[in-house]
Amino acid sequence: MNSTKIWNIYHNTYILRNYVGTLIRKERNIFTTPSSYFNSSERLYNFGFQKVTENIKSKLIHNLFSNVSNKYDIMNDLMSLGIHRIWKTQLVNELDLYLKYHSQNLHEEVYKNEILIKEQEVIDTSHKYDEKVLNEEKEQINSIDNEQYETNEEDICLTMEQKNNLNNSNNKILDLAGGTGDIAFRIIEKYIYFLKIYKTNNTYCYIDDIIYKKYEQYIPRLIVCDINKDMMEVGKKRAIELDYNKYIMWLNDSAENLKSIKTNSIDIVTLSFGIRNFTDISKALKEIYRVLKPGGRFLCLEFCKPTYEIVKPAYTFYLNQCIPILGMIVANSKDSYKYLAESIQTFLTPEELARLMFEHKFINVTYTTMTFDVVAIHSGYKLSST
Ligand SMILES: COc1cc(O)cc(C/C=C(\C)CC/C=C(\C)CC/C=C(\C)CC/C=C(\C)CC/C=C(\C)CC/C=C(\C)CC/C=C(\C)CC/C=C(\C)CC/C=C(\C)CCC=C(C)C)c1O
Ligand SMILES: C[S@@+](CC[C@H](N)C(=O)[O-])C[C@H]1O[C@@H](n2cnc3c(N)ncnc32)[C@H](O)[C@@H]1O
Repeated sequence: MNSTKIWNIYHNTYILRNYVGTLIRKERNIFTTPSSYFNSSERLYNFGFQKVTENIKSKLIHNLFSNVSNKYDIMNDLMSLGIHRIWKTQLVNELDLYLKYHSQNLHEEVYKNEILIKEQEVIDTSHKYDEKVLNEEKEQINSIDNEQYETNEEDICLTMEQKNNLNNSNNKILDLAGGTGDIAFRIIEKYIYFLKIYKTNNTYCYIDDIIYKKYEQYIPRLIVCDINKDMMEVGKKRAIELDYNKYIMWLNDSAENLKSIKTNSIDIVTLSFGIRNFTDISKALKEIYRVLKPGGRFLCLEFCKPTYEIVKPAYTFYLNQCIPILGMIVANSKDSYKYLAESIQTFLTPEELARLMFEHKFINVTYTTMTFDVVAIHSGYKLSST
């Protein structure tokens, strides 16, 4: 058989091969979109390596996270060997100043109203954030002055007006695409830490658990917003176990349309591993900007396109070959993790995301990359009220 004959056979079977090929692809990939869904005039969005319409992308993303919600947390630990925890803690560290300021305000408000707190000098440990340190200090204080620590609950009384003032505190944090609550829990943990150990007249004071209970009701609630109820259900269960649910308002909305959140009402918006999954990033950035108060801050943690030449081949191999298999074994969803790997590789570079934020009116836009540029934390502020 000469080469012309071979070429003719190959050419004549093109439609058949294409059909079979597409069939196989459709069978294997639950996210493959039937061509009938496409309307050529509609804008297409990246869904991993595929292009889909706005409607389809948001449905696929929704189903994907519903499928993996129960295994989401364990998968993150396995895929990153726990490193995602460090990235998230790093994001929340950015809020230290804000949380310290607001916990201090809360103290002053309560203190002003003569709620009795026994002050004790303790060593300056404000830079440490560690449960062990907290416990050591607790013991230290208790051993120095156990009697002084007896508190009279009757002493703690605020007028209704004062209570309202505290409840309407202008401290508002929104964790967008909050999923199973990882960021929210870290923020709460830190806020409690700053509330329990705080500085007054150059001394460090410690609040014991009985008095802390009185503060609890004044701690502003953090808003966790996600488009997916299944992810938030997992989060709620975790929050109840940690006794953090009282600090959280769960909001089932899309970041692209934050209809229940008032304009100029939020101090801080955090967004961790969410923006890559948004259908229309521009719409979401506009909404984030709208809900932020003037002076408010947007913090975004997200993967970067792998760039480091030394680690790129290994990392790309790990993303494309290992992660989908891990997803199949642990979460019974190879496709969800194939999407994760592909979406990381098709997402914006940190420069592109910074520019996009800038184009959406954010000022002082900066970013920091971590772990060989695998992820970046972007930060930007809203300056004016328009
Ligand atoms: C559906 O959408 C989603 C679903 C979800 O469940 C979650 C998310 C959001 C995702 C997360 C919050 C976290 C997801 C985590 C990752 C995608 C992994 C991130 C990657 C790293 C932390 C590794 C960073 C290290 C480098 C870039 C260095 C070079 C690359 C490697 C060392 C990997 C090399 C791997 C191979 C050659 C494959 C064979 C090796 C194995 C199978 C061993 C197991 C390997 C690991 C578990 C990878 C982690 C490796 C390390 C932590 C070693 C780190 C080493 C150094 C830093 C030097 C979502 O959207
Ligand atoms: C990878 S998870 C991140 C969860 C959590 N922030 C974390 O860091 O672990 C992405 C989350 O984004 C949510 N999501 C996707 N599109 C969204 C949208 N348009 N609005 C709000 N949440 C969205 C998903 O439901 C999912 O819970």
